[in-house]
Amino acid sequence: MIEIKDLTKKFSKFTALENLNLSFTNGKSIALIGPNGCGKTTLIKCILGLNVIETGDIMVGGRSVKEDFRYRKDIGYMPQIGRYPENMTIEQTVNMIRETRNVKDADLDTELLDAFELTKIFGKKMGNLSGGTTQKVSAVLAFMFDPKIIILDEPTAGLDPLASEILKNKIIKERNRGKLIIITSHLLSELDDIVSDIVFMNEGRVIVQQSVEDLMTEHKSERISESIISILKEMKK
Ligand SMILES: Nc1ncnc2c1ncn2[C@@H]1O[C@H](COP(=O)(O)OP(=O)(O)OP(=O)(O)O)[C@@H](O)[C@H]1O
Repeated sequence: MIEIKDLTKKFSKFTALENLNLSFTNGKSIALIGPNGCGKTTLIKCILGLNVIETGDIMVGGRSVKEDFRYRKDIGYMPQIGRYPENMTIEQTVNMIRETRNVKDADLDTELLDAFELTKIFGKKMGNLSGGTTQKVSAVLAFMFDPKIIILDEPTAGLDPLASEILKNKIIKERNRGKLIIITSHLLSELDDIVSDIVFMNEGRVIVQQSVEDLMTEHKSERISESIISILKEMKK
């Protein structure tokens, strides 16, 4: 579970996040959505401890992220753009990350590694991979340690339709196993099947936090995208 309490994040004088209060529970998959620059990645980085928090707090599993960095082992993170050592092969990269954790082979989740058939191209260097293949490696690493929380920043952006489907099915499966999944995406049509709740942000503030069910009922729509368009129209009035 993640609780965000009165979180404000400034970069010099610019306020990127303003007084955010949010609560994410296990077994949910949350879509973080909103226009470019509204603060989605900034919020994710605060949760991951990659941004320093000066005002407010974030509790992960009841512990403040400011106090104890060990909570990070409970989080799998797939960045928007993964950066890896260019001269290392896929195999060396996967093994290197494996060795940073003391996890038995039997406890590793290699389902995506197999589904993406990455072992067939294990010898390719990271620097020579296509954008989509690099995304696949990032997805494998995010799920590999069977973390309780999985954060995916624009996960399907560079993936082909088959790979997107594989990843979406994996997200649904892990959510059904009780994990907390947080996804940012601009591809709203992709979220319908996988998301249980949405958080809609604008200019560093939360405009809506709602279950998809309530969102649909309130806006008399059948798709997340239609509801978001209604919200945007209401905001302009
Ligand atoms: N390290 C930083 N220093 C200064 N400003 C920053 C920094 N990181 C983010 N910002 C600013 O904070 C705002 C929010 O950025 P953020 O990357 O969180 O947006 P986003 O919602 O993820 O956007 P996108 O949809 O384009 O990925 C932007 O105006 C951005 O320029």
